[in-house]
Amino acid sequence: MSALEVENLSVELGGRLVLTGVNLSVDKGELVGLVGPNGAGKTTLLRTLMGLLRPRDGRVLVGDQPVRPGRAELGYVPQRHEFAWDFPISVENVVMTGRTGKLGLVRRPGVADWEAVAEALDLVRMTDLRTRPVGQLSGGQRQRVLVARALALRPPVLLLDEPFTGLDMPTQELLSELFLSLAREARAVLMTTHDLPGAFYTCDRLALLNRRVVAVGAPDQLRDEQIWMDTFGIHEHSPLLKILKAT
Ligand SMILES: Nc1ncnc2c1ncn2[C@@H]1O[C@H](COP(=O)(O)OP(=O)(O)OP(=O)(O)O)[C@@H](O)[C@H]1O
Repeated sequence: MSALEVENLSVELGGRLVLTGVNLSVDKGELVGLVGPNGAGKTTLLRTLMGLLRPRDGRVLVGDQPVRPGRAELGYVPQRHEFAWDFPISVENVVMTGRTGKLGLVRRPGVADWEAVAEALDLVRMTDLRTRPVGQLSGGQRQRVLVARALALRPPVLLLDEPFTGLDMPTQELLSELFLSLAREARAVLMTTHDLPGAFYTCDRLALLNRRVVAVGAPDQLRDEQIWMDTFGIHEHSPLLKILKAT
């Protein structure tokens, strides 16, 4: 049994079929990269996995159970621009919403909650900035807050939407090493990214999406240039193909 199982999923948005017949599984222990051109349906897939969108057909199983919105087993890191950064709230209180919000409880956080928040902040190296209002953070620091928020409930499945966009190299490295080590601690991690060389280098498997799953496999099994040319609409002399070959 996979930690996350997507079966024959189709999703319609605004009367258009955005995803069709998507099958994908992510096992405990692996980091899977979801790649594809703009508009391929990557974010739509993650939002459907979270139970935020209702599929037209097919189903999503998390640990053998159908997905429901707000399931504690799923940690979600949305794209940075989707979060209301102007809200006057500190770093540690945003991370705490990853616990209290998910549990749907109106209650004062307890010792175990603060311990989990401290652990999550430590994992993303944000302990020193824990009392800082989130509106005062840089893009890379904001990204780390969103990751910590998703980790606060220690979910077995982690979904990440373009976590590397706009990050400098050290922050990218910090996060990609963190995602890999979280996967190795028996979590299932699915991450969308436009950093194809990075995905080739870091991910255990890649799923190439373009409304449907075009190809899926270990990076070494996806060296067929034609797949990339067809899916991204690039030509045979594209620098991207050279980079992928060299990775
Ligand atoms: N609310 C919506 N109503 C109608 N169509 C939508 C809606 N949201 C997204 N779409 C369409 O669904 C398709 C998939 O969008 P999605 O954001 O999932 O793609 P993506 O692969 O994440 O793209 P990108 O790499 O640009 O972030 C696009 O054609 C988009 O225009």
